[in-house]
Amino acid sequence: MPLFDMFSCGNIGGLAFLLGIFPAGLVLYFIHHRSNGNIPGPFLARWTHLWLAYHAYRGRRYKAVHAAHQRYGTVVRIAPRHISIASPDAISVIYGQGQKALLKSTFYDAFVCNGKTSIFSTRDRQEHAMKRRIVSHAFSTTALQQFIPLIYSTIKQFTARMDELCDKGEYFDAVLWFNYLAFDILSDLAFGDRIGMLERGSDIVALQRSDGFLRNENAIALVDEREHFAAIVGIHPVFQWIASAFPCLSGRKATSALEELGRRQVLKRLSSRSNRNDILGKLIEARGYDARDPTADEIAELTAESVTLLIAGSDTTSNSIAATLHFVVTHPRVYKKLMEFLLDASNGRNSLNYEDAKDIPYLHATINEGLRLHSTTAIGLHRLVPSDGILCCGRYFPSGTELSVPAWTISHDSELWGDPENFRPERWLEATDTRRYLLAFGKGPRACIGQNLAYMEMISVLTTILLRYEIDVKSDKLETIEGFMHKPLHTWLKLRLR
Ligand code: HEM
Repeated sequence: MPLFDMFSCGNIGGLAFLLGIFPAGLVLYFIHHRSNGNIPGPFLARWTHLWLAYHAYRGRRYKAVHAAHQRYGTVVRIAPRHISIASPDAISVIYGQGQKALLKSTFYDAFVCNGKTSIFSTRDRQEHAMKRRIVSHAFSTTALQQFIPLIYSTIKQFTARMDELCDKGEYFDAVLWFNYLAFDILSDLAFGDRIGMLERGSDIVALQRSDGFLRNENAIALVDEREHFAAIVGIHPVFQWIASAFPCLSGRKATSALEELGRRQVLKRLSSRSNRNDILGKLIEARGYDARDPTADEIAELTAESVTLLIAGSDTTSNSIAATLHFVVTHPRVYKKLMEFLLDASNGRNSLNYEDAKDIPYLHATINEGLRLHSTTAIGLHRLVPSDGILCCGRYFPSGTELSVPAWTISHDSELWGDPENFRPERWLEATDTRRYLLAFGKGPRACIGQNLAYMEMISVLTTILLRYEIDVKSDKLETIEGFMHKPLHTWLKLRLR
């Protein structure tokens, strides 16, 4: 992988530099060790951020951190200045609300687009509050109602393609098609223009550089690469600094390509002079921009927000749908029970509209159980201890320490869930407070702003596919990989029209 190729170039200057900073690092380490040093963790993680970066690079960070918790206990050092706390009590401290809410750490600088922070990447409290106020216009209850027919129109295109696959009678990789679907839904909602992946049956998009050079890129691969890259270099500012010197790194190239894609969609939407009620229109209106004559700065800001929404809203939703559907069809008891509820609500028909589907408790429970068991968000989201330090789970953490609650470990904690490895939607109907421990959408002021839209999409897509098709799955095993989010690699399905 390119990032690590950098370290194998035999650069004498680099070696001398490393030898020089090594003793300095040792001194800093011992100073730090005295203040917060009795926290156990993997040996390498006490010394260097490379332990965490290596596991992020392998796409297995959540597993390595989980294994470290199993070995060392609830409070574990996963990098010299980063402590992971696998306790439900830590959730409200680390991701709490209000003025005392911990800020995001430098990890999020790796997600900055085009030099412009977005609602997701900003670390500044005031800037975030302002952006959140503006972006929330696009996710109000009224806005979401307006999105329903648009979502269903894209789903109709999706089922037309699935019907063709039924005729072929072969297994196909459903993860890819859910990605196409989610990208088309999101680009339609965001810019009033589907990127057209369903129509083409491909994620290839044409991109144009500012010098006019045209090329084709796989948009989904770009998202994967950009997320993976950010999840690695975000771990330490020095990694980001090194990466910034190498524009040829594939992660940097993917970031630029996505910026181009976002910018192209923004410019297209602005030049259309459309007054369509899409997310971009709502952002422009809330910001008070003149859509006919935006400044370069305004275009850069709209691009940063659009790229964020496109990535945050498509990849996550499609992966959650793919994983949940996989769990349903590989658990015959749940499959049968869910179908009984769906067929009952649809009066035996092979379709159900959102209004009728949204109130089926067992469907909600199934989606939550899919989110928990698969853990779309599997890593602990980084937060920074403020200048006066913080008390958490009976320990004091000094200013500047990064803290996180490992989402996978909490989702698989047997004290919380009893039988965490089982896919059992009923658990969400039995207890009332389990939702507190579902970290799929994050918590606190930085929790997912698109959560209701995500549920809306998951409900609409899952009911459509389950009612319309009989589904065969090739393998019970769900192979996954982690970039920033945790995603299924493939789910091979065969469909038959009911
Ligand atoms: C199942 C689907 C989804 C999952 C699992 C998910 C997960 C998350 C998580 C865990 C965060 C917090 C990240 C952090 O603190 O680092 C987040 C934030 C965010 N999500 Fe989602 N998300 C989903 C769908 C969506 C959708 C559909 C959209 C919008 C179209 C969206 C937009 C955002 C934005 C803008 C933020 C940043 C919010 C802020 O910092 O104020 N997400 N999401």
